[in-house]
This record gives sequence, C-alpha cells and structure tokens, in this order.
Amino acid sequence: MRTVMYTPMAGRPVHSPDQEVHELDHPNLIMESHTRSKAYGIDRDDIPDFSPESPARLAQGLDENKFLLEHAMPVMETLHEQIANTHNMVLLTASNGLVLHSLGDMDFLEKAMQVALVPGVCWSEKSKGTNAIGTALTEELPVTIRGSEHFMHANQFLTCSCAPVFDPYGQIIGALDVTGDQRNFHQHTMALVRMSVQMIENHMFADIFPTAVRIHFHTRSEFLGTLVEGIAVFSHEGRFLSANRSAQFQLGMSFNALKGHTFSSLFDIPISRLHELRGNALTKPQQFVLHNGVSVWCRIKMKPLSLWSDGQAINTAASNPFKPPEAKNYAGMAPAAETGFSPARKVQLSTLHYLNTGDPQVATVIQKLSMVRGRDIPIMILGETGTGKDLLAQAIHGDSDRAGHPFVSVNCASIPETLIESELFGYEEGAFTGAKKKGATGKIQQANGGTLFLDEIGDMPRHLQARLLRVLQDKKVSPLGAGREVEVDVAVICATNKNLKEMIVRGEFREDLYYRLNGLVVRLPALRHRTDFEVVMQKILKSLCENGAQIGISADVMTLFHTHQWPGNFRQLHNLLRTAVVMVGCEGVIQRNHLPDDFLEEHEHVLQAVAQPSPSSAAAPENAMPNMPGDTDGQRLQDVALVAMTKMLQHHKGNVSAAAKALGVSRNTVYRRKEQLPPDVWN
Ligand SMILES: Nc1ncnc2c1ncn2[C@@H]1O[C@H](COP(=O)(O)OP(=O)(O)OP(=O)(O)O)[C@@H](O)[C@H]1O
Repeated sequence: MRTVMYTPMAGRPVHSPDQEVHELDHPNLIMESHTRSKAYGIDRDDIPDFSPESPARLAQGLDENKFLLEHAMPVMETLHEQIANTHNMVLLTASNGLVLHSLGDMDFLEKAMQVALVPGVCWSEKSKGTNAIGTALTEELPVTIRGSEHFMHANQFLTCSCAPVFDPYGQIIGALDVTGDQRNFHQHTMALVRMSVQMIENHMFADIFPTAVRIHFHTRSEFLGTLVEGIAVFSHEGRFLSANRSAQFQLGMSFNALKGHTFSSLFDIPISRLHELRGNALTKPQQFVLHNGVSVWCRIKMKPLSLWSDGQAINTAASNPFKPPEAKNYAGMAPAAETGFSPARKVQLSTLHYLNTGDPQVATVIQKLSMVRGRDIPIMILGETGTGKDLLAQAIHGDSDRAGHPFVSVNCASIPETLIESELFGYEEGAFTGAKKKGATGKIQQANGGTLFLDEIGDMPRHLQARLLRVLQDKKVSPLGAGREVEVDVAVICATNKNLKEMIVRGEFREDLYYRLNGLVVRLPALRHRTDFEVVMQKILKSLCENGAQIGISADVMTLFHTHQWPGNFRQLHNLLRTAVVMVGCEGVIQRNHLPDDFLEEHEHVLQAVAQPSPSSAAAPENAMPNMPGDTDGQRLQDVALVAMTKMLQHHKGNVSAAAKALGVSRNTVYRRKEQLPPDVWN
C-alpha cells in the first residue's frame, strides 16, 4: 500500500489533504518511477534535453492554462517570499509537465540548470525520468524527490518538492514545485507547497461557481475561512456540483461518489431551508449535521433570494467561465475521470449506432431495442460489471423521443438504504421534523418527461420495491408525508448484474416488480465473449490519442488480450490501455513491458493452466467462465485455459498450429483438449 495521500479520483481512498506519501512507501514510489523511466527508454547517464518548446508552443501552453496561471501566480509570489534566500526556485507547470512560469534567483544554479528551470521546458517523467514534477503528475500525489532519487544522474544535485493542482471538477491541471540545490533541502518546503496548492484550488472554487450555493464548513468554527476548510458547491436546486479535497475528506466520499448526492442528502436538510436565512444568518456560521452524523460549522455563500428565478436553478454551467479540460494524452498525466471519457465524449458515445461495433450479440440487442423504440416498454439490461449497461441506457434515452428531457440515473447500491426512499420519492414539507423540515423533489419526479435509469436494481430494499411497483403501475408518485399523488411520465430502464430470479426464489426481490420491469430484457456480453474486441479496442485507443495518432499493438500483446478474461470488462480494458498509452505515447507500439505487472501475472496463470491439462476438467468453457478476478486456482484455472484455447482457435479460424504458437504451447496440448472445446472452433 503506497497511496495514502487523498486524491479526488474515483476509486482512490479518501484521505486527509494533509497527508502525503508515507515515508515507508516512498522507496516503492521511487522504484516504480525508475521502472517507468527505463521503459521510456531514458538512459541514466544521458544529458537531459533542456531545450524549451518553440515560442509558439509555449504561447499556446500559456493560453490553454490561463485559468491556472491567473490563480497560481499571486500564490507563487507569496510562496517565493517565504522561501527567499534559500536558493530555491518556484515553478508552475501544466498537466503535461511544461513549465509555465518560474520565480526565483538562479544564481546558485549552474548554467545548464538555469536553462532547465525556465518556461517552455518540459519536466514530465517521460522526458526527464524520475523528478518531482513528472512523478507528482503521474502519481497524482505530492512528491519530494531528493538528489540521487532522480533517475538521470545530471539531475541529481537537485531536490524538488511538488504537488499536483486539481481543478474544481477533480481533474489534474498542473503542478506547483519548489526546486533547489539538494544541499539546501528544507523539511518544511513540502508543507508550504501543499498549502499553496490548497490556496490556488480554493481560489478557483470561488471563481468558477459565482452564482452557485457554496458551503464552507469545518468541524471547528475557528477553521472556517482557513485553508483547511471544506468547500462544497451546489446548484440552487441542491444538485452537487463540486467539492474541494477537504470537503471530500470530511464528507468521506470521493468526487465521483459525491456526484450522486444533493445538498439535502449530505447536510440532512433541504436546500430550501437556506432561503430562510437572512442577514446575520448568512454571515454567521451555522451548525449543521452531516449525513454521517458529524456536526460541522458552515458559512453559506450564495446570491440573495431575489436573484433566484422563481426557485429555478440558475444555470451555473452557463455562467461558468471555465470549461474542464479534455482528457489529454500527455506523458505523465492520467485523465481524471474514472471512465476516462470526458462528459462531452460520453455524450458522443451515447447513441445506439455508436455501440454497434460488429458483435452479433450486441447487434441483436440494438435491433431489439430499436423495435421497441418510442413504446415506453420497461427495459432491463443485464450484464457483468463494466460491460456498458450505463452507457447503453444513455444511448437508449439519447435515441428516444425523450432525449430533450432529463436522463436521471439512480444507483440503488450507492445510496444508503435510509436515503433511498426520500431520494427516489421525495418528501413534502413537514414530512420530517428537525433537519429535513422542508420538502425535496425525488428522482422519479426529476425524471418527468424523460428516462429514469435504476442501476443495480437488485440492491433496492424490499420494502421500497412495493412503492416502486405502484409508481410503475399507476404512473403516480406520492412524496413522503404528502398525502397526495403527483402524476409522472417516465420511461424506466433498469440494470443489474445480479440474478434476480434467484433473488425472487430467496424472497429478496418481488416477483411482481420483476415482471413490471422486464418488458424487454437484453444482455450485454462480457468483453471476453465479444467478437468485435479489436474494433472496440481501437475505438478506445483513438479516444485516448486525441491528435488522431495511430497507436500500435504488438502481436504478443494482442495474443495476451485475446486470451485474457477481462473480469472488469470495458472498465478494465480502458484503464489498462490508458496506462499503456501513457507509457508508450501516442505514436508507439504497445509492448508487453508497457502493461502492468498484475495483469501479466494474471495472464501467466492462464498459460500455466494451458500447459497442465487436467482430465477432470470437462466443463463447457462458456459456462465455466470464472467471474471473480483472482480466482485462478485448480479447476477454475483449467476452465480459464479452455477459454484461452477457444478464443485463440476462433481468432486463428481453427488453425491449431497458429493458436498453439500464440499460446506458447504444443499442438498436441491443444489437440488433447479437443473433446472439451466447442466443435465450431475447428473450422
Ligand atoms: N461499447 C463501449 N465502447 C467503449 N467503451 C465502453 C463501451 N461500453 C462501456 N464502455 C466504457 O466502460 C466503462 C464502464 O461502462 P458502464 O459504466 O456503462 O458499465 P456498467 O455495466 O454500467 O458498469 P457497472 O455495472 O459496474 O455499473 C465506461 O468507462 C464506459 O465508457
């Protein structure tokens, strides 16, 4: 375990913003960075290329990073004052490691280094090997690299402390660094860098959401207004927009997890309650209780009520001067979103046509969906995790007559059971005493006119299943405590990777609801079963290399991909390709050494199983597919081996020699399994 520093990325642990890489984890971080540096083809004894980008390229970089520069430059001045006379430079870089601005006295540096620390020079890991800027950007963590920890010998007289800067959308947009002669290293430098970054990030918040509702909070009132305060931003309807790192830490959720929340689900009171605050109440700290029971002091910053348009949401996005940067494919930078697709790209993906990439099973799914188009038949999407259920639901909505209306997604597994009811059905003013006094519109009503996507429907608590059933039957929703019903017009799509029929037998899922939801049931195939694997892979690669560059994949790696089980399906493939592209760049060829070790180890198990056939293994490969990653022992390994052979034979159109060669086994090994392999792979 190395990562102890919080980052707002999905899937990462939520830690205090004060933490950084633990001392004990630091050697691992250095080791991994050195491994990457070698893989980039850098020689430790090389003389680094410190030539700056052309003036035109630098001007473009400065222009693209105007927002960052604007907020960072004043903070850099202050930081520079704090470290004056310590023979250090303050550097600001873009997310690709390009130095945008530098401050400080260079006299202490030799000529070569004076050249290296000026705007226009790139300090990505890929161009300079292990260094604080490149490594902090790659790891998305604050990192100090001292003297000999630098990969290239020529950089080893430096010590650098660098922290990445995240924008209010959770995307990495640059890094702030202090670099100096390693003999003058100061323990406190990193603390100063981190505080400065926090300051930059907080300033961005204030500027990006000028019309939204901003809640500044901390458990201790004396910390309000300081760098450690949490800031969470909501639309005037209460929709979550953003949260700084401290807010994510205090709320105990990553940026992505927070996206499914509202002001009322986090602060346990409806946002309308903020209407009532007048005069002093808006300037004095208020005490609220968070969803996790922790009491916090809050300062509320919002436009006065008179500027609200009859309770309508002010379009914060429209007034937002800053658009989140597209995920770029710079060395040393991983795109921030979990999916790897920016929201804009996701929209582009969201048509049925886009998803039809040649797999017959998917083509049938799309054909069936097209036949019920416009008929409001409830659709149930089945499939393993990461097979694209969410994307398909968006595509169905995007291609429907309802496309101009909301697509509201509810993940029944991620909302705490106690909140599902009010989230879905909403509640009326007075339904609750205390915190939830005012009313709130539920998701079902929010989806009115559009589509309600109930993801992980198998996790819907049983007592709410009956209420949902009534909504679907009567097309009416009754908010909690309302004593009245509101008509709703929603198309319902649900998704699950659970076996609902088995759940019905166990009494965990209502049969009547099941039959209400499954007007049309479609199953998305697992990635390992798709025949259009190479097409989708190329599409993903194209989306990762935005300049249109063609990235190659070596035959060896292609074989590996074809025989892999992909338990995480598209999500896993996407993450793997993203890492590989970072390693190889957009013009290279992905080789085995660009793939993560755990992926290669998993694959090694498959090959071992192929080489050691077991007579007891008679299961049909399709059925025997292991669903759990890491479950590779004994019988399952044999099954995995059969699948690998099946895939390879299909790939080589029944040519046993070619399949055996690709798998690294003898032809006899394949023939020995003939009885256990599907007959159609031999032609
Ligand atoms: N056909 C596709 N082509 C390219 N990328 C895809 C495709 N389908 C899904 N993805 C990508 O794979 C990731 C997972 O997709 P998605 O969230 O739709 O899966 P899911 O089945 O809903 O997963 P879960 O069950 O875990 O919620 C996303 O990044 C998505 O953009």
